[in-house]
Amino acid sequence: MIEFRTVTKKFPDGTVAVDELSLVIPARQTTVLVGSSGSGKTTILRMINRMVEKTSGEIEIDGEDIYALNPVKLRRSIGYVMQNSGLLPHRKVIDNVTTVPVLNGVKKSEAREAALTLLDTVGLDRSLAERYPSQLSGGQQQRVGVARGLAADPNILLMDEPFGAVDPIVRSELQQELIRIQRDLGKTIVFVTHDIDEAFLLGDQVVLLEKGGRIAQAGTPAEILSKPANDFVATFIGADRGRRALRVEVVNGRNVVIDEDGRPTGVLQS
Ligand SMILES: Nc1ncnc2c1ncn2[C@@H]1O[C@H](COP(=O)(O)OP(=O)(O)OP(=O)(O)O)[C@@H](O)[C@H]1O
Repeated sequence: MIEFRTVTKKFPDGTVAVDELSLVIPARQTTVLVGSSGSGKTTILRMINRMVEKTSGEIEIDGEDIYALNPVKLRRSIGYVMQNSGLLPHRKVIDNVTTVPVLNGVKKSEAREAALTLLDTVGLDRSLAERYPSQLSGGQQQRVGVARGLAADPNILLMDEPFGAVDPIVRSELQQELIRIQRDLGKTIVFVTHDIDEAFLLGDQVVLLEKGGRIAQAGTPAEILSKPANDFVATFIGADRGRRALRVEVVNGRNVVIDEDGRPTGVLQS
């Protein structure tokens, strides 16, 4: 479990990116931070592994103050996946994946074997291991990024818009892959996106943020959909424009679900 208690981040130029955030991120679930540009999502994410230092407040992981831990060890114990994969261009795929475990003291041969298994996990052919990142498609690079994030077998995986730069079809594949991986591995995932559909698809908990990292609403997708906390949330999820307003029509004695455009999309089972 990760807990923020009245955490503020003020940058040296005076920008208050996060203003007294209190948030509990449960273990072994996916929490999605969603909000428009500049709402503080990345800053919140990076405070968890101390890539960004908090200004005040407390951040704990499993009850332990992260400022009592060695920052380098902390960072290496938490997986991090970013947009555009962040792979080192001059190192082969396999070496990108093994970097952190090797830094952590794992023998190179063992790290390589584990990395090949991780390529399987993220749905990449092992033959790609000897390529350089530029010799991969954008989607493949993101998969390597996920493998690298998982390489040190971290309990926590931070993902910052990891699928933001790929086309919609590949994005959908990567989302499904992440759902499958999470079902198998049960990591504590903190995922940043500005796409509410992605948030509802992936999140056990969805945290909708306004400027200054202020929580507009936090809850399960079902809770947010059924009861948007305010106009901001209703607008963000599109409820004010009639989006997600499904209705039921009885046809031949069955309850047929009709979407917002009037198209039948399925049949209710109960
Ligand atoms: N190093 C910095 N110095 C000053 N201000 C910063 C710095 N980094 C971020 N900010 C500001 O803090 C606020 C929050 O930024 P942050 O990157 O966390 O937002 P975000 O929600 O992740 O946005 P995006 O979706 O565009 O990535 C913004 O106003 C941003 O301009």
